[in-house]
Amino acid sequence: MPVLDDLLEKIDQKEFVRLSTDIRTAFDQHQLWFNALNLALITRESTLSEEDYCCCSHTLCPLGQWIRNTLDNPAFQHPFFVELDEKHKNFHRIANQLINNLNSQQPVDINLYKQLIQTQQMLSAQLLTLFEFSVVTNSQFDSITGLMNRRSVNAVLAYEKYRMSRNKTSHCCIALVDIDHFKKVNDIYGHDIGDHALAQVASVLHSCTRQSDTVARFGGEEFLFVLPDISLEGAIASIDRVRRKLAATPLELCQEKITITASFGITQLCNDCDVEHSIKRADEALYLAKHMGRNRSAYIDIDRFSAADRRIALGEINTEFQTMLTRYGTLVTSELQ
Ligand SMILES: Nc1nc2c(ncn2[C@@H]2O[C@H](COP(=O)(O)OP(=O)(O)OP(=O)(O)O)[C@@H](O)[C@H]2O)c(=O)[nH]1
Repeated sequence: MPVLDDLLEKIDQKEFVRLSTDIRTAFDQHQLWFNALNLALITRESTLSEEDYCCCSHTLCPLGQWIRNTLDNPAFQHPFFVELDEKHKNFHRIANQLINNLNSQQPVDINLYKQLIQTQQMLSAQLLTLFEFSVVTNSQFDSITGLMNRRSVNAVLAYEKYRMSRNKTSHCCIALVDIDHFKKVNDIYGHDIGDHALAQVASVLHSCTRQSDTVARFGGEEFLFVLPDISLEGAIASIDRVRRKLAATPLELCQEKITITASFGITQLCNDCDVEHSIKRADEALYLAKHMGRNRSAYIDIDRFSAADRRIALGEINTEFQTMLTRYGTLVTSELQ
């Protein structure tokens, strides 16, 4: 859907969450009006009820109202919706001419009727495209934070892994993020406010990303950064900037300003292990960051392991990775505050 892809770039993904339900409801009512009109034209009797007459113009029809409300939102001032608005106006203009003919006992103008059917078909096709787009979009993004969800970020990771396998010089780092003591936020303010906090944290994390980076909601209070074409050193510096920014940005919850921090585990994606193992390594690094006091980043540099231990770190040998990390403490350096 290339027409709509540029729409997605401009619009906050959360805007799409409501869209699919709204389109359905508005279009159902428009469709009922179209059916009633067809029946009246076929039977040559004005079977239109008073309720039907509530839909008899662009401004009264719920679909017209929905299109105008959508266009009022600056985010949706896009040629796609302007075109939809024009089509819908045209539909009701033609429909009203046919009703006038019917009411004045004139024969149905077949050409006009064909135009009505065509306009209705074009409207349906355009709305179906929008509906599909919004359903697909909703399934790719998390409704609380507006960030990509786990399924979508898995696709990003698979793509990065594929890119690395095609071009041995390209690389990619990942960072797993877990909010510190988030249970307390829920306990103090309740789950709904906890959701607001998640959304605000997500917004801070998102504001720190480069265009080529991705940050996704990975689980409950966990997020995942995917940082293509950056060295591990670069990723450590970049993620530590994110950590500092979050700690320095007070969030507004219930008219109170609170500070939320997070811990970060960083590692590389690598060609000789699958994505799952890299995530596991990021999780181990995150565990270290938590263990060392939270609000810090830790990393595991896979390139610094010996060949034998690299096989353990890559998950090829089922040995307790944590034990090995303790042994190799110097290879797993934590960035202190
Ligand atoms: N409001 C809200 N809370 C969530 C959501 N998903 C997970 N949580 C909460 O996140 C909290 C995670 O708590 P814990 O795993 O104990 O960790 P923590 O309190 O963050 O402590 P540390 O991670 O050890 O620093 C739990 O209270 C979950 O209920 C969500 O979608 N919304």
